[in-house]
Amino acid sequence: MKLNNRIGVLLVNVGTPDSPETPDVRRYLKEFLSDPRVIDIPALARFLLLRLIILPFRSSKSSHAYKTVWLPEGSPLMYHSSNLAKNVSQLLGENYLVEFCMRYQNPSLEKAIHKLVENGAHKIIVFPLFPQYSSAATGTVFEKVGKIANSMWNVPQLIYMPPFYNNPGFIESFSIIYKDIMREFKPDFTLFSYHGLPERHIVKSDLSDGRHCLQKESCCNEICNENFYCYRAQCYDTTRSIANKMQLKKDTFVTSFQSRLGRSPWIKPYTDLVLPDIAKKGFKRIAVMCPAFVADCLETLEEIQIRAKEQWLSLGGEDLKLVPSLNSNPYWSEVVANMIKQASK
Ligand SMILES: C=CC1=C(C)c2cc3[nH]c(cc4nc(cc5[nH]c(cc1n2)c(C)c5CCC(=O)O)C(CCC(=O)O)=C4C)c(C)c3C=C
Ligand SMILES: [Fe+2]
Ligand SMILES: [Fe+2]
Repeated sequence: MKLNNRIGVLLVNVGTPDSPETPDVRRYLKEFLSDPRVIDIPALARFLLLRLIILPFRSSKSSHAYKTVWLPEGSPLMYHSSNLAKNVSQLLGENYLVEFCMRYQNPSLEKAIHKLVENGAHKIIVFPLFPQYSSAATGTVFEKVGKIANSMWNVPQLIYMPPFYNNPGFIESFSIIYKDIMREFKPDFTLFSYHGLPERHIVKSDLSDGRHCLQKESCCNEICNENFYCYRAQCYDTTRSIANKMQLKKDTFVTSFQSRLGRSPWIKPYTDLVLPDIAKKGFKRIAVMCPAFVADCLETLEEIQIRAKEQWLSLGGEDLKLVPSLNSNPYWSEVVANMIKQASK
């Protein structure tokens, strides 16, 4: 009898609401922000913050934002990520079983793992679609997969993909898309805007007991032993690699961080505070690339393409263009398929 030994692949993104309507957005935010790796404060404080402040106020505000970017096919994050999964599945062929799922809401991570196992995958490659490591994104996916596996009698072999912030194929993919923008849009400045994180998270990731990260101006200038898990240092590394590849001139690009939530300090500089500085220097046509996201989503389409653009125009800028994310770009799909093949050897 021939053994069924197909390799399972779990492509995981953060999560998105089932619809842009307030009750669905509220359910999504509730699950997302109840995660102690996302809001890392004592459980009672998190519960109260969520129930009394965040959910009542943010659900309808975010619902409105989602409605401005929602596609006929659904959430942009879902649409692009599932198209990527289809491409990757085709490229990998029949020896692999590919499932796409979300850490929060649907398609459920738990159901995806069970589906892979039921279809005969004894080895599963867990691939969080986050280029840079953070406990709030990568860490929580690994934790959830571990919990699901722990509850199984027959535990499949699990292979966790590492962050790919400096993977040459990832860098090349963004460069290819950026080159297309350059040709038509001709930016005079490029902003690399990443999802933010509370500064506290960065300090907790410091491997030198708080002596390195955010202790000096240059802490994120290179990857070293102390900042191996530092999300901010990995973001700066991604910027350097893409800027290098694109031969961007020294003073024509900068890194910043968007999507702040709450009042505690988040990693700096903040995107909305950097834009006025760039405008003051006389730049007019700005391209914004968001390499913390491999798929366009609320944070790129609404926060950058709509809101940052409005801000830029009000600052006297001529135009702002969002560099589309990798989505299901054919080159990027091949890069992902090759990373998976490499990991399954
Ligand atoms: C790059 C990976 C991400 C990290 C790290 C991350 C951390 C993080 N996020 C929040 C709060 C929110 N994020 C929201 C949306 C959102 N976040 C990511 C990715 C990361 N988040 C993505 C891809 C998206 C888009 C989802 C979509 O449906 O398009 C939201 C919801 C939207 C809103 O109300 O603004 C919140 C809230 C925190 C607090 C955090 C780390 C502490
Ligand atoms: Fe987020
Ligand atoms: Fe750092």
